[in-house]
Amino acid sequence: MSATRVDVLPHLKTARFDRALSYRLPDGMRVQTGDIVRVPLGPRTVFAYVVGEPKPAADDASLREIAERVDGPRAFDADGLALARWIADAYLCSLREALGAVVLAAAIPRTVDRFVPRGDPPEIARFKHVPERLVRLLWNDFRDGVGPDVLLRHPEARRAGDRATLLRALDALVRAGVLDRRRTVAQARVGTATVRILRTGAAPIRGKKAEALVAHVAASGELRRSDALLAGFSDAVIRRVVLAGALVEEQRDIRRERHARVALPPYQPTDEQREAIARLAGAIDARTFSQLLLHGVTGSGKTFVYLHAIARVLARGGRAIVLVPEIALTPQTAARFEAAFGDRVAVLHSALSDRERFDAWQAAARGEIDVVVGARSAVFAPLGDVRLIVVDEAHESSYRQDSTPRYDAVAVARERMRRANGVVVLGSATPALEDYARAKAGRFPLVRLVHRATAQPLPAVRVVDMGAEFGSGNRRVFSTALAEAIADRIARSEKTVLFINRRGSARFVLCRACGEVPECPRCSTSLTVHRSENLLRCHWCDFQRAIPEVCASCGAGPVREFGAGTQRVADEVERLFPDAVVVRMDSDTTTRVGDHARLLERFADEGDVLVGTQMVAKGLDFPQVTLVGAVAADLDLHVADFRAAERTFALLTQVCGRSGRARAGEAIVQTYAPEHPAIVYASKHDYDGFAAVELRERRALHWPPFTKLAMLGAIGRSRRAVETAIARWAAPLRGVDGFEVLGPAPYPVARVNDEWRYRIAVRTKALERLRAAIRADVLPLADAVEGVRLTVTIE
Ligand SMILES: Nc1ncnc2c1ncn2[C@@H]1O[C@H](COP(=O)(O)OP(=O)(O)OP(=O)(O)O)[C@@H](O)[C@H]1O
Ligand SMILES: [Zn+2]
Repeated sequence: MSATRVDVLPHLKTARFDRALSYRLPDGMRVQTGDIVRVPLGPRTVFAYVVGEPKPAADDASLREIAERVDGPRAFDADGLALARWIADAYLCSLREALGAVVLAAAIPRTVDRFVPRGDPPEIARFKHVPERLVRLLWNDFRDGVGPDVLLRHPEARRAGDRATLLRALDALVRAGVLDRRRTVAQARVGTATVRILRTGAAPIRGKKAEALVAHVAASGELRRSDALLAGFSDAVIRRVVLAGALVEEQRDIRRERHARVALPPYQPTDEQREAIARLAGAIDARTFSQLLLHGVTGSGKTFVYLHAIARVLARGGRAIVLVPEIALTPQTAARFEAAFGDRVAVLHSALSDRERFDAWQAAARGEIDVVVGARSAVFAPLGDVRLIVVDEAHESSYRQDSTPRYDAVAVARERMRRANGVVVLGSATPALEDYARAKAGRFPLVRLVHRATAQPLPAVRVVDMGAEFGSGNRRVFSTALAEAIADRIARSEKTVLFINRRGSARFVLCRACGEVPECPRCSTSLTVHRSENLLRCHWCDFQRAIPEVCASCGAGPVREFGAGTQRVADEVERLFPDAVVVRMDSDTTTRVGDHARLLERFADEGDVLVGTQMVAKGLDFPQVTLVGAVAADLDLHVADFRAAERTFALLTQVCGRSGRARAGEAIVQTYAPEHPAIVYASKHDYDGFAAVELRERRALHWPPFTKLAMLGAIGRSRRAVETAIARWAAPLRGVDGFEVLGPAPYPVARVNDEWRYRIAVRTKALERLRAAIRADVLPLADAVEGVRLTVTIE
């Protein structure tokens, strides 16, 4: 007798259970990789992913049968599974955790309970612990049944008792046979890809926001609801206007024409762009794996090069993925791809609901989409025949996920194209030094755009020594030079961008009498001042309290504020230039979807000065900006991280690059470290110069790219337990030939949210051997420790 065997991975909460199990496929059932099934496991039935195609096998009486195949689209395809396996291997996590990155939450079915009353309400006296309110609620309001979520949140139920009481009562009713508990599988539905469209309606509407929304929709004929959100209109406003009938909302299937026209921007490529486009075309046509580093200065028109490369892939019948650091931050970039590829592109931005995202995902799997643009996770988009992955701003740290699975989307892109014989393009004005060093060493081609695409040169940069400024009596946020330059721009109706990589108004307060600095009770860090809310806030856990009038420790007063943040800078501009329109953009002013776009639009329309954190450093392309000021350029230069200088250089280069894109502009960099290479070379737009100095230093100090690096972290509530654990986990790696263990040491912020954090770094030239050692000797130790988590980060 022969049977058909299927390997499945049970979908259990305990990540430690990570073995694929074999089951027998019942006659007549068909499954494929990525399908979701239910299988018996011990006494239970659980969900499981199919992780391999069915294969014939000798009959084995011990094989249990798959109970059912859950209807719905597969959660992943063979490519997705292969990438997950690669991630599990490369980043030392379980396959189940790796699949967590590949599979959309909406694809995972759940069982849901439904409580359905039977017949008439029971005699309440029969039950000791069943509140009468609950019985009344069930039998009056929920005759057709209710899920526990809805029921437990119902105000009437909450009045009847707390969660535990209610659950116990429900149990009692079920046991007595008066209430049915029906368990059903809530599965992911196959949806046609739909969008919600807004059109203008007949009814009039009043109100500034509502009128603006109607005008916005009218201007474009019709508008996707998600685009309206992205444009800064709130959900509430949209709903109100639709309800009033001033707009009509309808759901529409996206019928995609696979061969819809491609509309590239009308301008001619520059000579450099033409050369770059030809290099990419050659790589694409070769149909073998390759990667290219596109190093183009700010404003050199990298996007235009990407568009041409994608058009070529589409013309040859292939597909492409574009990764961007964060869609909300780059509305301009996403819009350029939509303008070029129309319905053939799906932009997976944060304004989509889970449902819409899932629909787009499925449309991609059905072959109805040719280009996916999105953040990190778009690298897993289930598109067939992907021949090109573009990574825009490839040096950005947001491509690395900092929760499990701790993967690097750039590395995943590389692996995906290696498997598919495709091309990876890493675009940046400030390439990651690792990539640059490898390209320089001839490992892959380096394509350069050294001029801006428009006629303007890169802006002249002035470095202002704030130490000298302070010495000569100016203790203000702005140097004389910067204050004068801002005044000059305001007078000429040109625009200024001011960058400071801290939010809030002051970095901390200090008591002049006793030197006390208020700290977060849950984290080992000082509290940041937010004057406009009159609060001290922790930027790690969001703890907050009022700003003290007098020192809490010695009672003297008043306390003094030190250091500046975005809010302080904006206040200072308003103080100096009361008539200027100041727009502040940081994570405090952009808590909702669409806030970015709204603030940027305001700045473009009527703003004089845009003040912001690193959010304003990237991608912005505003012709009227002719001055950029980096208010405190060295703020992050001295943090304990070997990439600190590289990051500062990159941020300064990017932010200065916002200036003078359409007419002559300049940048002013304020710093206490005017001699530091990161600042000197950024002010000269000299990437190669910086890279040479920094790489020499990295080589001398044995940092990447000259070694490989793994970080092991221990996190838990008890400091003693964390210290003991990290020492124990470091032990098997210490003294091993070829591994250099640094630490253990506390993280720069040693305690966050009441948890202590210690780490070691391991440097090696033999990463594969280090992975094997961690897997064999450290992970099992970590499994045995309660109350301390291990995190593994492979650089
Ligand atoms: N060949 C061209 N002719 C005219 N304008 C162009 C050309 N190529 C690009 N541009 C324009 O130049 C500007 C800068 O292009 P883009 O934003 O793509 O630059 P970038 O290299 O991505 O810059 P950054 O790194 O600063 O984001 C855009 O406004 C774009 O429309
Ligand atoms: Zn805190």
